Amino acid sequence: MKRKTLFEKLWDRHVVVKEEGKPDLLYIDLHLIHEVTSPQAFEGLRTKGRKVRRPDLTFATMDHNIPTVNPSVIKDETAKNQIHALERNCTEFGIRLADIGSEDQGIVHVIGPELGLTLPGKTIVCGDSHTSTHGAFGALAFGIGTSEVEHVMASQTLWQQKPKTLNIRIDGELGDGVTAKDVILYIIGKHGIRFGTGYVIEYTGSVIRNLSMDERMTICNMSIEAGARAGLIAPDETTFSYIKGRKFAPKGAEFEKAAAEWKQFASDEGAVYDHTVEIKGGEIAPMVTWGTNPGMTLPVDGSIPVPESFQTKESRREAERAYLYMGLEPGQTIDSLEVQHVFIGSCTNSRIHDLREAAAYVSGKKVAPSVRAMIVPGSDAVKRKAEEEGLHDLFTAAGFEWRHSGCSMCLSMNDDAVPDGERCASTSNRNFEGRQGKGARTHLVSPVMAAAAAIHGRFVDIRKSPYREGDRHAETISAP
Ligand SMILES: CC(C)[C@H](C(=O)O)[C@@H](O)C(=O)O
Ligand code: SF4
Repeated sequence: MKRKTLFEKLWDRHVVVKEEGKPDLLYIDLHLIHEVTSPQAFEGLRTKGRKVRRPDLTFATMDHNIPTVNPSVIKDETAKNQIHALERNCTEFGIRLADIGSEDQGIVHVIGPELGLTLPGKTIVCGDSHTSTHGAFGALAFGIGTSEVEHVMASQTLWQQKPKTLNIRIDGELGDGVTAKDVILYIIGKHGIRFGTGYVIEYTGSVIRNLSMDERMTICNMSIEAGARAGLIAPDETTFSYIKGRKFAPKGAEFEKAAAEWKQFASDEGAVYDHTVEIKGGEIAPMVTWGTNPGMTLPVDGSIPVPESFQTKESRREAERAYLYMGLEPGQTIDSLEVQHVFIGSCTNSRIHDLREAAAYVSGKKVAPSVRAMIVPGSDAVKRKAEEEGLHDLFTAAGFEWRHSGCSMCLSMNDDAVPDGERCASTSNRNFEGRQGKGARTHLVSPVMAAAAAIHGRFVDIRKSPYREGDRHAETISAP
């Protein structure tokens, strides 16, 4: 029998129609919805007199627009319209909604896994590019456009061109202070933002196997920033113990049966990928992006590249534009850069593991007076858990703002933005021009690097600034 990769197994299980020279029609097991990309799709159904075919396989939340100081006071008109439209649409079409104030509310890519909706072996789509996050569970998960959202609502299927497979194997061990975020920034920095185009990436190797689910999600989340269609990690015991007991996950004997099946999804020994790259964990340092795409990345002890170091005319032009936008001089060291804002949040890094990592550094310290720093938990459940552990007290005592969950400053579609020309250390996934506000200068980092920037008012090499008390790290690895 042909040896198959994880991707091939998932794909083959979901093909409904296959015709030579055409995309395949895939069955979709879970459709996640948020307020920004769903209104037109619902409108389309309404005008054609159609229903949502499987409301039971559809789940909605509010995240992009919601204010994080007081979620029920929405000032912006567009935000208000989108939020109210989602409420009306979910009622009309019979879809479950984690509304403002609901204990299940949060960023769509944080709540799916947390509620046990995201499970190994599923096909998962959402009108959102960071749907790749869910691939950390061994689910085939990718973002779709608004017209595709309507297609999935109406038919529970989707036409898809079959992507190629890319294996990124990360062996060895990560150094102290190096996190999952640094791994993915390093990959994109080394191979570029178009590297994954046309591929689904499977992350393998000992580094990946040793990561918690929260960390694996950080890596799969940013697969799209490497240009890939999706990211995948084979499900294992770490995956199963994360899922066990979650709200919508199978229970009791059903769970055991499901887990036995999930185990079979791992790539077969000797299965062939279209392309493979190998990375050693030990090469990776804490990373900081310096430019205006996630590939413009440096180790924290690096300095802004000089124009002559770029190989092509185009990359040199891009760099020159980035120096201007980011207010940087070639040769300047990363640790000389002062930040005015620190944002710890987004679907990349707003889960409990991330907050614990940041808290371990912040404990007993104070945010620099020149910095405005905020923590935005990825979901109401993460917020409750952090409060139960006293992390909010620790953060607020240090001078951080403690917010309600939402996308927040990741994309400034709400009240949270970085002012023109100011610099922000951000744990999010995109550093494009204007992403965090008009003229805002974003540097992508890990939660602990962001925490250190908040305390020092500039980027510091956390390897030289020890932060972990006792076995705190060990404890974070095992908890859900
Ligand atoms: C608003 C939404 C369509 C968008 C996406 O698709 O990713 C957003 O979540 C983002 O991160 O830019
Ligand atoms: S947190 Fe940021 S990246 Fe994630 S879904 Fe929201 S806006 Fe998109």
